Amino acid sequence: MAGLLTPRESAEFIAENSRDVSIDGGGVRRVAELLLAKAAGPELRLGGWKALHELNPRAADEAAVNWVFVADTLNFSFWSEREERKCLVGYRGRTYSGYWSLCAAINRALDEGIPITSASYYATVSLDQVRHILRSDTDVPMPLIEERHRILNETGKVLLEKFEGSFLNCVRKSEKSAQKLMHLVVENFPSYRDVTEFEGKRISFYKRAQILVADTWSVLEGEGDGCFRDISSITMFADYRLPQVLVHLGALKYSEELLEKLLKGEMLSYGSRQEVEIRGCSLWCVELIRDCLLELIEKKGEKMSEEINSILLDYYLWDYARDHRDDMKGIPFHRTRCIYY
Ligand SMILES: Nc1nc2c(c(CN[C@H]3C=C[C@H](O)[C@@H]3O)cn2[C@@H]2O[C@H](COP(=O)(O)O)[C@@H](O)[C@H]2O)c(=O)[nH]1
Repeated sequence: MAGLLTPRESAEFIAENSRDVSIDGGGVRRVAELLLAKAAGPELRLGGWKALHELNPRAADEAAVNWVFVADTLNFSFWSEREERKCLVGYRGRTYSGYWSLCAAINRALDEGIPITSASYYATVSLDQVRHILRSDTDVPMPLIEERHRILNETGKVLLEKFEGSFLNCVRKSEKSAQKLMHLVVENFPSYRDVTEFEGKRISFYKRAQILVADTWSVLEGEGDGCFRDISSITMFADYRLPQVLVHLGALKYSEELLEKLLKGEMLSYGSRQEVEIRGCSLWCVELIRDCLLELIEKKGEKMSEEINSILLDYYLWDYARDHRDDMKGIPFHRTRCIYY
């Protein structure tokens, strides 16, 4: 698209022109130091995607790739109006919320013999069937069920028409380029077009397209079709959890006015100035943390078994946010209801 900045270019431009969100250099360094202590551990490694998350596929086959595709096609907007009333899904003895409630619902459907990861099924699945598949154990349904139904039909039809019904064919068309795969996804699947404007420029975050590439790399264990030579060009994924954890860790700061607004639970619309500043500064903040961490590793002379990139930092920080929910109670996440993150 003419004049469209890449996510990384967008983030740098936003950070340079942001009014209500700023990056704290000292906080960036402190987070890099926190991550340095983990650099050699299991969390900051590609294998963590399977080892740390029981709902993710164990396999690295075509079915697993198609599982990732349907999960990331629906990977958006799980936050509930009130923390104590939210969608929950029980699966194999455990109860899941947020993003994990989606994964649990997908696996529950597969166990029930519903082929939810097959394009030939979800291209024509009905709204009632989607309501059943994504049903909550509480009286609070998963948000945006109608949009999820529409997106499943739209995405399934495109996958059947252009990629013989399997996302692995789309991956193979990328010829092991993460950037090419990301662009194939946003060109062919409209619900992934996470683009907007800021200060007169056309900017992109491509949050779900980037996490789809990352999760494809992870499920294929960075091998074979998933051995992307430019995987480190993928940035963090601008969702609503990473900003919250970056503020909690002191790497990101909100203006008094914005903080007050978020504490009141006011919604920010998709593409509004403050929402774009939160997403863009978060993305740029993780890029700076990565640069600082790589410098610290260099200084320490530590040999890394695999390259640390923004994907692994993002996964770590997202898991950290999950594990420190209570510590982060005082820090609001921003409330935008949309299909992009
Ligand atoms: N930045 C970033 N955002 C991520 C993810 C994930 C899960 N992905 C990987 C992580 C572990 C698995 O291995 C998955 O591969 C979900 N989200 C976003 O968070 C929000 C849901 O949050 P909560 O309401 O708390 O469940 C929603 O916008 C969702 O889109 C990630 O990793 N990074």
